[in-house]
Amino acid sequence: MLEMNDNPLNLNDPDLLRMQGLIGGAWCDADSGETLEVKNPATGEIIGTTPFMGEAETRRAIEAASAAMPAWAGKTAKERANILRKWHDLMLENTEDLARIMTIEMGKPLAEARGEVAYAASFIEWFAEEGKRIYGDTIPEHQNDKRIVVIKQPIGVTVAITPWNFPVAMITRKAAPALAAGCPMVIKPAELTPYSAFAMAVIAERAGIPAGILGVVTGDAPAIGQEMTSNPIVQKLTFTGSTPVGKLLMEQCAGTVKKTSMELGGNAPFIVFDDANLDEAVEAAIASKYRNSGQTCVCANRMYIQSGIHDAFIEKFSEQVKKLKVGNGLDDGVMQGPLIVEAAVQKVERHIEDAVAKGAKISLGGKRHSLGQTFFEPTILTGVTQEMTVASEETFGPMAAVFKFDDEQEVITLANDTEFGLAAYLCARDIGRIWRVSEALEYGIVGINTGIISTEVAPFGGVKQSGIGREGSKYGIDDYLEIKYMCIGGINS
Ligand SMILES: NC(=O)C1=CN([C@@H]2O[C@H](COP(=O)(O)OP(=O)(O)OC[C@H]3O[C@@H](n4cnc5c(N)ncnc54)[C@H](OP(=O)(O)O)[C@@H]3O)[C@@H](O)[C@H]2O)C=CC1
Ligand SMILES: O=C(O)CCCC(=O)O
Repeated sequence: MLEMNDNPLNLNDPDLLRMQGLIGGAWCDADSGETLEVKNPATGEIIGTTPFMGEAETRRAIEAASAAMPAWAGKTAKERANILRKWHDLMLENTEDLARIMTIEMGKPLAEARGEVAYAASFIEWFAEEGKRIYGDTIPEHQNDKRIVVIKQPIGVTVAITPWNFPVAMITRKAAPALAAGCPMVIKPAELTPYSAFAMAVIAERAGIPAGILGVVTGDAPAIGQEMTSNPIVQKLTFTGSTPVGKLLMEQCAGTVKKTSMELGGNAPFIVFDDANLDEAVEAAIASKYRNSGQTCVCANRMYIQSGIHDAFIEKFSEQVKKLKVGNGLDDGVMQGPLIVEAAVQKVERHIEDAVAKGAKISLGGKRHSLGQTFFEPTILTGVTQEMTVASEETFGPMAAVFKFDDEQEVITLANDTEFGLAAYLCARDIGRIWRVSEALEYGIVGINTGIISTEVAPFGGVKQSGIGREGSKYGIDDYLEIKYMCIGGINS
């Protein structure tokens, strides 16, 4: 147990660590007083608790959001942008504390956590500006005594359910466009990472985001989800997480016909062709596979390496992977933190066991790290084939599954042989091949000669069962707007 003093996480600003939800501008416990423990995945220590809220608290947060909305939506886009800009600036000023909270509750190395704070803040800056560019249309009339005008209006009260793997960025990627468009949002963060969400809400309050416009509830996920998806006040649900939960929420939203955005699981292929630049391909593969210890929905899950470059790639890739330092994310130089919970480690072990039983070889790693139950050695498996579980299921851990292939059409078929379609990657130098393969891949995002595709300026999202909608970019605000067409008659009278 962490020592419970006034500043258990050693923050510069201890007030950023809250253990209560935010409803209508009031910090509160669950009605029942019940709580859930929150643990540091690196040490197993209990950091503190988070309220075990349910339907009633969620309903109150939604009603408070609805009451607060007219004044917020009634501001000009520039007035909202000025407040959002302050939120962005305060986030950056508090980078060290936000990063520390994130590392302690989620495990990612501090350097990655700092990077996430900057990435998360970039969505606020971007959408604060995009809010000023919510343009409508005039349409040439179909009758000469009429005029047609199209305006865009905030969709209404929105709700977000977010995951633990990006505890800050998944909040801003949703809340920033909503707030910029004039909509309030009630957020349910993952029970494993509530403190990042609470800290973001503290900073939002300081920036002047009015009471009720941003609510945070934690606790009984199915009960909170049930209220969010059935409450008729809510007009839109945005979710990032697993595909089964996304499907369930979509079903629940059908009852009141809510608009939904879904950012769900992936099964990213990472293809290296013979003509790729080897060093560039290895660097891209490490970035894509081992970022966040493999716990992102855009992490390479299947690495298809063409036969001519296969052995050279494995040699260089292994040399680099060996250098990844595993440890507590708070320690200097650590590049691979723990996985979020022991069950995540067990999933990696299951994938390895299954693959090895079917003929794959462990080239590197392959077992738990001596540091503890949540740490896993960065691993490379070779000789992986489509029959193995890892070909169809996201590992969500630091294990690279390497397949060998011979020709372009074969690898396109293999890469598309999945119900998922979020991110895909390819490394090649032949420009014709780059275009052909990129166009043929059934994915929402294609990284070419790079393993890092995330930025606020580009549309993030998937096709097939990886989801619906796009986040970030000029498209990311559309989901928080409704289109109204006004037909004005009597022009000539
Ligand atoms: N697309 C992505 O970025 C992510 C994908 N995943 C994938 O999902 C797997 C499982 O991860 P996990 O964290 O369990 O993902 P989940 O989909 O279970 O969790 C994501 C969010 O959904 C909430 N949730 C869970 N069940 C319900 C429900 N019935 N109603 C409403 N909300 C609900 C969770 O709440 P609570 O935490 O309180 O249970 C959390 O806030 C991972 O191994 C990975 O494959 C996971 C995270 C992110
Ligand atoms: O869903 C995820 O895993 C978060 C996306 C990570 C990113 O934005 O790069």
